[in-house]
Amino acid sequence: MSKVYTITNQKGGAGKTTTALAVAAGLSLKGYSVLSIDLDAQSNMTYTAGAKADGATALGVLTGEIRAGDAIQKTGSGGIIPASKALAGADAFITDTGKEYRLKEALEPIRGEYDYIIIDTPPALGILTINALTACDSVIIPAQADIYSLQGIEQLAETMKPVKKYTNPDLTIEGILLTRYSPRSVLSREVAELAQQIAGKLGTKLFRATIREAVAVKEAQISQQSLYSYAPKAKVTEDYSRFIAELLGEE
Ligand SMILES: Nc1ncnc2c1ncn2[C@@H]1O[C@H](COP(=O)(O)OP(=O)(O)OP(=O)(O)O)[C@@H](O)[C@H]1O
Repeated sequence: MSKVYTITNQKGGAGKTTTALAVAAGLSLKGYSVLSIDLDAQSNMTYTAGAKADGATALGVLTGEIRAGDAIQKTGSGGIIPASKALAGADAFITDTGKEYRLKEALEPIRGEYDYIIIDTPPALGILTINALTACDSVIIPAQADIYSLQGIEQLAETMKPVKKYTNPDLTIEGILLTRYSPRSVLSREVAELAQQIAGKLGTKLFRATIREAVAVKEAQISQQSLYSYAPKAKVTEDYSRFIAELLGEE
């Protein structure tokens, strides 16, 4: 049975897509079968993975028009169910009873085919994020290493409360991952302390691994490659490898 991770933080630019892409690529390189799901209308994950957004997409899967298995495209890092701009209207399309369970139900027939399913979410707490939180086993919260980004995390925890109560009682938070982190700056260390406190309040942990700021991230995205193929030896890629090892309990 696969493990399903939702990468979320309602704050924009927290590193959700970058983290989702890197985790999918890193796990795939380790030999695991991985499915990525892009629920963000901006479709950055879909674009970087080199997938097409004009055929069967996540919106069709969520409305029940398309089976999840029929929406999967092959990428260098396993499979992806792509996003499309139309996902921006999801809150208006997905309104019927049981709307929170659409993704969970759609994934049931294919879950067994994957070791890991990685869901990238939009920077909002609407029906798409609720579907992701309902369908997953646990949540990874990337947070840009600054004070304002961290403050949003407590709001996310509030959103998770009703999800845990009504649609996914076993939902856990895997941890908070600091992104665009500069280990040498005093400010970053202060941010790490605050992140540690917030993690404690939420009953989760701050990952020991941190992801540094690096131009390779943007370059890889522009060239539609994963960090692992664009810059396999870059320090930021090593950061993600350290994070994945920690996530898998390998260190
Ligand atoms: N470690 C990093 N170093 C440098 N730039 C980064 C890093 N991580 C992310 N970025 C850049 O920051 C921007 C936001 O990152 P990303 O798209 O991963 O965040 P996001 O949380 O998914 O954003 P959104 O909420 O808009 O979907 C992107 O332009 C990305 O290239």
